[in-house]
Amino acid sequence: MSCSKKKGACCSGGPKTYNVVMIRHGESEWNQKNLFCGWVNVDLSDRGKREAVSAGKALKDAGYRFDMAFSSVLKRANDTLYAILKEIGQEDIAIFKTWRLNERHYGGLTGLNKTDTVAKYGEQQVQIWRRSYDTPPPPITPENPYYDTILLDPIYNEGPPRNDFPMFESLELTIKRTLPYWNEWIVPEIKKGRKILIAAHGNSLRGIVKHLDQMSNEQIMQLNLPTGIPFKYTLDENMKPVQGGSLQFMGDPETVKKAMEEVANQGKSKK
Ligand SMILES: O=C(O)[C@@H](COP(=O)(O)O)OP(=O)(O)O
Repeated sequence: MSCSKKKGACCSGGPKTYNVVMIRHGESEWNQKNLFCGWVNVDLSDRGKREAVSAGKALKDAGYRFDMAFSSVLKRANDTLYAILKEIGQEDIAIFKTWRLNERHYGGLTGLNKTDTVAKYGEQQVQIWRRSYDTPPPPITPENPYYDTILLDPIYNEGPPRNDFPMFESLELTIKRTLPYWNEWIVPEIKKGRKILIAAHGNSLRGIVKHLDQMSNEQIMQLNLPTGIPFKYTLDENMKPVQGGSLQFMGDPETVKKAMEEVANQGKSKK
C-alpha cells in the first residue's frame, strides 16, 4: 500500500484501493470452556477482554481511524468492538448491528463440549460439522437447554423472521445470509471511501474471507480464524484483493499461527 497515512480509500496516482479491517471477537466464556456456541449470547472471558484491548492498541499504534463499524447482535462481538473503539478514542462512530453477521447457528451441537463431542462421534465427524462447507450440524430441538434461550432472546426481535428462523446452519447457509449484507450495506460504504471495521465471528468472517479470496469449498475447510487478532484486506475497485492484499493479520506471524492452531485443536481429541 503506497499511502501509509490514509487507511481508507487510497489513490496516490495508481488505481484506487480500499482497506477494510475485520476481527473475530476476543475469546468468549464458551470458547474458554470449549463449548459449541453459535447463537447463544455469551460474554467475553477475561482473556477475551484483554485480547480486545490489545487489538485496539495495535490498531491505535498503526494509526487506524474508522468512519463506521459493523457487528453482529451478539455481545461477544459488540463488546470486542466497543473495547477497540475505546482504545482508539472513537466511541462515537456509527455502529450497525445485524443478525446477518452472527456466528453460524450450531443447531443441535449448541452447548455441547467440543472434546466430548469428538469422544462421542470421532474427530472426522466433528471436523465435518465444524469446517465442511455444506454439511450442517443436526437441528436444534426443544430438548436442547438453549432452544428457548436463543428463540426467546430479544436480540432476535428484529430478525430473522420467525417463519425463517434457523434451527442449524452450515457454512454455506451462513454465507447465504451474510453475503447479501456485505454486498448491500458494507460494500457501498467501502466504495464511498469510508473506513470500515467489522467485529464478528469465526464462521461469519470465514464466509466473507471465502468470498473475497474466491476460495474453494476445500480450501476454506483449512482456515481457522483466531480470536481477537485484527486482519485487513486491501481491495481494488471490484472488491477483489490486490496482490498481497488478502488476510493481512496485524500480529506477529508466530503468535497468529499458534492462535490459529489453538482454534483448530478445539475439535481434536485430548491426547
Ligand atoms: O460458535 C462457536 O462455538 C464459535 C466457533 O466455533 P468453531 O466453528 O471454531 O468450532 O464461534 P465464535 O466463538 O466465533 O462466535
